[in-house]
Amino acid sequence: MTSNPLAVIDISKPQEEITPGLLAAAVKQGFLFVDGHGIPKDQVDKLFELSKEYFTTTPEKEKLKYLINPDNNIGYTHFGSEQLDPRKTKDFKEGYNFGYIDFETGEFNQSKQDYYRSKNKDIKEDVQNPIPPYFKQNSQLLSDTMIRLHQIAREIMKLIAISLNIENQQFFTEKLRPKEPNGSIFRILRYPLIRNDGNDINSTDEDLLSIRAGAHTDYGALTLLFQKEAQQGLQLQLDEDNPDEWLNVPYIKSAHKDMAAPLVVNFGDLLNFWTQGVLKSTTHRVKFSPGETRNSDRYSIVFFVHPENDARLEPVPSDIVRKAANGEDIPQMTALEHLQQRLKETYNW
Ligand SMILES: O=C(O)CCC(=O)C(=O)O
Ligand SMILES: [Fe+2]
Repeated sequence: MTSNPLAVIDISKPQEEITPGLLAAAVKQGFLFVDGHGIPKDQVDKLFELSKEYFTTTPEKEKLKYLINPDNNIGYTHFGSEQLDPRKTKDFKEGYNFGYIDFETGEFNQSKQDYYRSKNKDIKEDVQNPIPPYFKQNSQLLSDTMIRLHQIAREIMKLIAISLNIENQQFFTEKLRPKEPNGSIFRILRYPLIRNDGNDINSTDEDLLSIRAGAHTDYGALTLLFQKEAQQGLQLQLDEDNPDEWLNVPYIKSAHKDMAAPLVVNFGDLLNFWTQGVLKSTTHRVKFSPGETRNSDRYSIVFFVHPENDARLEPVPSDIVRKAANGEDIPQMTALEHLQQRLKETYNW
């Protein structure tokens, strides 16, 4: 069995039992496994099948019809369209991002007008976010998963509030309401085994060939990820003073019968900023190591959770956070402003 350097927190257990371990993991490693999430193995297996089918059988021309819209982050991302680490090469991966999600009804890729309807915002120019037909046929599975992942994210954030000793246990969750417009993205990703883009293949730099998602931190509040057995590759950089040391995230099984593997959960820049650095936003990447026994592409299913667009990132009423702040206030901004700032940096818009 592979050894596991990360904490496993079972959120189906009593709160008092799990919050100390959760806080320690969030502060020290910024990454942990969440078990007891209640998502059946069968559901996640089906999602991975759907993802594989989409990426490997849809003609490129068809995928490109639904190319990502940089304004809302919804759509298909082609090989080489992202470069998470500006010092390295382009990321050799493809993905599809679902957004404008109503986490109560499960509708996704709504038009801009529909998405903002509940806010009575006057959207003059509508933007359509058409769903590729293959996903439309499987929308129930996708919707059910998005709704459940959002509930799990809220459960985790409530536990974080408790572990930070915030009197109002809903401090974070009341800014994660299911129907309020927000920047959350549900994403399926594929990292092909062989890098076959002529551009970089002639390189002799081992890193250039094997790094599939460059070193980066996530932007949002937290990220929930499913990976598959024997498709390893996710690595963490725990110590910034040792930038060449990377910790492999293993695949582990759930302790609950017939349930999907524990989610890999990590915290993003927004939450790090909001908690004055208390919750760690850890640098990570995807790298295929030379000589490893891998015989297939890597697939991952990722849910990037963002607070409501209008949520003000006001000081967190926790003594732990106050102490870390050392009397300094964070600059006031909304969740949307924070996201836009980070996206600009990645995509050079
Ligand atoms: O696919 C993975 O394992 C990691 C993905 C990731 O870090 C990201 O897309 O931000
Ligand atoms: Fe990431």
